[in-house]
Amino acid sequence: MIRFNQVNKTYPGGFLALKNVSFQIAPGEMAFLTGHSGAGKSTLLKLISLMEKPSSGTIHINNQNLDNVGYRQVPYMRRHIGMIFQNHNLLMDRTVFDNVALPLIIEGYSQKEIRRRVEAALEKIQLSDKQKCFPYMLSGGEQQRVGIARAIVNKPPILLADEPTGNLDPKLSLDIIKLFEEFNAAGVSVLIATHDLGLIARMRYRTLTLKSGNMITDGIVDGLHSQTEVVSE
Ligand SMILES: Nc1ncnc2c1ncn2[C@@H]1O[C@H](COP(=O)(O)OP(=O)(O)OP(=O)(O)O)[C@@H](O)[C@H]1O
Repeated sequence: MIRFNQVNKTYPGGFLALKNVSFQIAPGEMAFLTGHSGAGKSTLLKLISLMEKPSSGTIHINNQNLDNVGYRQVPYMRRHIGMIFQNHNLLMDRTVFDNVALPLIIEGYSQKEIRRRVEAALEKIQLSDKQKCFPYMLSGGEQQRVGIARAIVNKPPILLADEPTGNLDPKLSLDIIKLFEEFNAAGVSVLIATHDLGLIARMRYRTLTLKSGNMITDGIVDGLHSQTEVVSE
């Protein structure tokens, strides 16, 4: 589903943000991605969502080598990937309904289908009663859930989240992760980048750890130890 093989990413200016990174996420798997600020977490997610290109190495998404994806195919590939951001990137002058509808409008769905799908997505995040509200009328946790509804409204098989619980208290963070677990139980592959080691330890999912662009461990975080060290090929 997601496969990195010896991927390097150098940004213009020469900064090496990812170094020889290899890993796989299986279809239907849920995993965390962690590491210090600047370790390369967002860069890794941007490579999966085709917002950046690797400098060397290969990336496969759904068995498609991204090297062979021309820029015209990028929007098609992105339809398979839901992306959630820490600051949720909602349009503040549009209602909750319109924000969630956005990906479907871009894809040219009919009005009837848009209403059906948006209502289903809002029900899933338990915000059906707020569909006419503007984002500023919602709490931080509610805004984050709207961002999640927008990411899943076109039912992508892959969900990527970049610090989705960054501004939320522990209880709300757990609610958001539980929502991801529900999507995962329905077969969606989920990769969540986070600094929140407490959350990771509580959840006991596979965790990929980056340090200065190197993938240093890959495994279940269980208290202080027990991750597998990644041995470079
Ligand atoms: N567009 C860019 N041009 C140049 N350097 C960049 C660019 N984007 C990121 N970097 C650098 O690459 C490194 C990795 O950045 P990245 O955003 O992937 O880290 P991160 O682990 O997500 O950090 P944080 O947790 O603080 O968001 C950083 O040193 C950053 O300065």
